Amino acid sequence: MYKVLVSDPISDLGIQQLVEATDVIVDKKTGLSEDELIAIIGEYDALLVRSQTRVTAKVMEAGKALKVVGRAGVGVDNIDLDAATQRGIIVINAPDGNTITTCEHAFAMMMALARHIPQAYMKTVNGTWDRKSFLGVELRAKTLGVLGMGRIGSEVAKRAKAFGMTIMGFDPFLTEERAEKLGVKLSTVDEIVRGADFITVHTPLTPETRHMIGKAQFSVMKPGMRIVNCARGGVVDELALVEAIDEGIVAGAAFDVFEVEPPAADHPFLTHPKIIVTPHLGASTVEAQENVAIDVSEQVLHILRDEPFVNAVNMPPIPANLQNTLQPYFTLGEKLGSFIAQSTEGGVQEISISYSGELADVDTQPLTRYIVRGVLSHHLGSEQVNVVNSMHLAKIRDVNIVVKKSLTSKDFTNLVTVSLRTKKEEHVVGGTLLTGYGPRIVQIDNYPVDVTPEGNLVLISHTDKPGIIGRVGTLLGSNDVNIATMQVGRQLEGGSAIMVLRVDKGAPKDVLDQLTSLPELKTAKEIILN
Ligand SMILES: NC(=O)c1ccc[n+]([C@@H]2O[C@H](COP(=O)([O-])OP(=O)(O)OC[C@H]3O[C@@H](n4cnc5c(N)ncnc54)[C@H](O)[C@@H]3O)[C@@H](O)[C@H]2O)c1
Ligand SMILES: O=C(O)[C@H](O)COP(=O)(O)O
Repeated sequence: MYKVLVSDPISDLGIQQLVEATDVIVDKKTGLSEDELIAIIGEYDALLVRSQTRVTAKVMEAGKALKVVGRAGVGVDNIDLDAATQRGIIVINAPDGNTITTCEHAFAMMMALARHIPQAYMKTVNGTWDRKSFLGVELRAKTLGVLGMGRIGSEVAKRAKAFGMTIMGFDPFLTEERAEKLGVKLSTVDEIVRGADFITVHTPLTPETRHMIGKAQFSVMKPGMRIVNCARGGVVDELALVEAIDEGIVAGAAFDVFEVEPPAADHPFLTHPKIIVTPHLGASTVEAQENVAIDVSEQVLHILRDEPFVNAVNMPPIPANLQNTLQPYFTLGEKLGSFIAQSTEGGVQEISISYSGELADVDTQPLTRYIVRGVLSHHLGSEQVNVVNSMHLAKIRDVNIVVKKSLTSKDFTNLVTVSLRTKKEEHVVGGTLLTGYGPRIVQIDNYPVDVTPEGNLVLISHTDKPGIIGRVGTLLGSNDVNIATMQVGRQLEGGSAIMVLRVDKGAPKDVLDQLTSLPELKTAKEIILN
């Protein structure tokens, strides 16, 4: 049974598939302090959070069984990603589920700002019928600057067009073509801050975006401009903003997010008449909360069940167009890694991977992680190593990873070879996917073979002499080890050769020792590929 802890308020409907899964137990415990979380996290395989729970390095350390932290939302600033990566804990988010909701909130804030709705409401409900103080402005024919044209920024731009606004956009990844398609004028940050009547920010908070709108930017803005932040506190310098409003440069601001949340009681935004605020409500709709909870629950289930998953934040994403190409190679890659680790003696120094054929043309980094996982699992234990931390574990152990690519592959459409150099020796294994047959090991050192990489194998190196196959068969048979399949590879008649046997159950150590004492037989190793 997998145990999942939900530690923030997450939609019940959204996590229904987790609750109903027969192999999962879900506990809901919200509002825990760090110490309270540390005290209980050890019994859980997965943790589901929004932005309140701080998933610190200490929490991860206490989460001995933790495989995945699922964020029902976009931002993962409350999760220590480095600590997760080092511990092999997968962090996933739900990047798409709250896009429209947050875009609509940004728009609601912009309109509330333009028409003083919160201030007018307060006055009206407090008994004052004041129609003079709240003269607003139209959005029509105004210029909107969008900083960050990702999912939310792009949706905001689309809606702004319907309001008759001119849109200027900046994003390091925004191309001329995409800007044109969205009806956005591709601009620099400087052009936007000088030219916009409204600015809305939709970037993550990074060292680069921290205070990207600060004193210097406010000083060149159009007097009377307005600014909205429904992204992350800190993208706009809060104190510089208050100054810019008080100096008459900025006419008003609408903020859903703060540099520190919740803000201190004396935060200047909370009493400023020209600043309207909401308590980080951007993603808070029924629809978005269901969407993100469904998305994250689905992926958490996949991860717990060791199935392919998407939206990992602490490992490079696999582009959608490569999923189908790479996915079938992951199992093969891991098995090749495991095979070579089990067949090569000594401390690992270098893993050299070569991709030949069509595979050489795609980003094979995810596959490399699986291969390295296969190698390291043999030495460090499969519980310790996964695709999130395999490269990190190799690095901190000074294992050199070399990747080579060649677009040509002589005998196969694709060939993956993994060579392992240890202090003692070096061996190579090569594999491919045969259409209609599945994964195959097709090369062991310099010998061509055809072996299905699964089950219990015995790898024997010997001299190619008549009678050797019979002697191996007899010896195994007399020790009650049944041979299911056998492959022999040699280069020259009478020269060095290898034998790969699939046996129904493992060959005990004393049987392997007896094999190596046979004349002409050099080594015999058991290789288990589950
Ligand atoms: N208020 C809320 O409740 C709420 C809800 C959802 C998302 N968010 C936040 O909104 C932000 C945007 O979310 P998204 O889903 O659109 O993310 P996204 O990743 O799709 O878009 C972010 C964009 O910012 C761009 N960017 C990065 N650095 C930049 C820079 N220096 N200048 C300009 N652009 C830059 C990126 O290239 C990317 O395209 C995130 O910070 C997210 O956490 C807030
Ligand atoms: O990053 C996000 O998805 C938003 O900031 C929403 O955060 P929340 O789930 O805590 O509302």
